[in-house]
Amino acid sequence: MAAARLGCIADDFTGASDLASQLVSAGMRVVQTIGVPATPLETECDAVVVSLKSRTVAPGEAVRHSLRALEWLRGAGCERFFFKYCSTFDSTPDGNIGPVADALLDALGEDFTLAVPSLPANRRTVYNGYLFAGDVLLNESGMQDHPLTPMRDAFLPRVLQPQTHRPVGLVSHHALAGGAAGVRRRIAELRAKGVGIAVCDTLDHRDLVSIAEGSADLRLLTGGSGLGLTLPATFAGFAPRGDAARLHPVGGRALVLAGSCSRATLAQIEHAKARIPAKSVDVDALFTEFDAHVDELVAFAALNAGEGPVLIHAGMAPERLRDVQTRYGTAASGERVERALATVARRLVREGGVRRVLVAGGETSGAVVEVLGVTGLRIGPSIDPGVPWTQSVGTPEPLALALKSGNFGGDDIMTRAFELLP
Ligand SMILES: Nc1ncnc2c1ncn2[C@@H]1O[C@H](COP(=O)(O)OP(=O)(O)OP(=O)(O)O)[C@@H](O)[C@H]1O
Ligand SMILES: O=C(O)[C@@H](O)C(=O)CO
Repeated sequence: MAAARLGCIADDFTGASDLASQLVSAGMRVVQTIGVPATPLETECDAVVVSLKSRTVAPGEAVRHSLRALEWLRGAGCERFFFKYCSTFDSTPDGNIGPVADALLDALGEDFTLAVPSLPANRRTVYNGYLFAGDVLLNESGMQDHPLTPMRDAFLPRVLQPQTHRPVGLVSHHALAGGAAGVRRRIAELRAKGVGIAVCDTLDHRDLVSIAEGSADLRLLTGGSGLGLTLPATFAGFAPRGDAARLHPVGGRALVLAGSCSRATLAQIEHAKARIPAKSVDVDALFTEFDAHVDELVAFAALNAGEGPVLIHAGMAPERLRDVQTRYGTAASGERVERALATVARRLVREGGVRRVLVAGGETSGAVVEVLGVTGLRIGPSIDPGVPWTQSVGTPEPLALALKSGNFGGDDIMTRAFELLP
């Protein structure tokens, strides 16, 4: 049986490949699994990222899946663990960040962890406990209108406290000014006061180095993918590998499925619509004649298939989205859109020669990879920070897949991504 050293549990699929991509950039060989594998780890690697779809399910279910993932990772020989959630701290007052962190700490017999959502490369930073996305506070960034986890408060200790039974504290930039030693001192202080989870300020990559070094004796860390760049160097004897991102080429037709309503994805849809064949999902039709509408989307993609990608998109601006959600319900409309996009993917891969797929949105990506029967992903080169090309494991033929977090990527990613493939 193969073994790994770092075991990661990600609460959505795009977040998992984001983290995997950062670990690969830091020279780790990484395997990403879809769900908790039924068999032991088969490939020799440095880190495993188990992708769950646990961000928006009921807290009890998220805890159950996360604990199963932990058990499997311990069986794979992992010594340290990382719980990956969104760099915009996507959660509700019930969870699932707090409940999962609590359960993992309990299962490991540990009493303290850090919450480090920051990802400076994508301008997610934390100052005095307040999370910024770009130049603005989280609650002014568009995330206040997120369809499933609207984020209306940027002060993370206050967001996290109702989700956990452990007292929440802060490792502020004052502690970080002292580098790794400052982080260690602050952790000792907070532990002595009975704090169980501390949110960390982070302004830049240097802070991520200090946090990783200063917390190297913690068995569990939690946060965004930023730490993925600095964690590997804290493993004794670790030597970065130059060939960590190598993939075999995959030929075939190209498809973009956009199920995210995030600002970056909406801008990317506009950019792509002007350049490639594109069709929007009609949510009303999904409630009146689901199968017929899916047939229509599949026929459009098949008819317009050529050298470049075809785009099928559901994402819409907040006012229109609110209207849809009022009429059909948030969960029901989200589920229908996910099912429609996943069915389009399955049919076009089976019948339409599609082999290269970019999916926008974490929940959407989860639905798509499940329906395609993907059991794992090999992580390849990065398209934009946090968005790697990957190659599927478990499908009848290998597929090139890019699972893009809603707010990641440049405006042109839906076309440029395919130019990067051999
Ligand atoms: N037009 C629409 N009407 C109703 N729901 C929609 C519509 N378009 C998208 N959705 C739903 O919104 C949700 C978007 O979540 P998803 O995780 O895919 O994107 P995201 O949150 O922007 O991405 P990430 O989690 O990577 O940040 C999905 O459940 C999707 O089905
Ligand atoms: O951390 C992020 O922003 C992403 O990896 C993500 O999880 C979005 O779903």
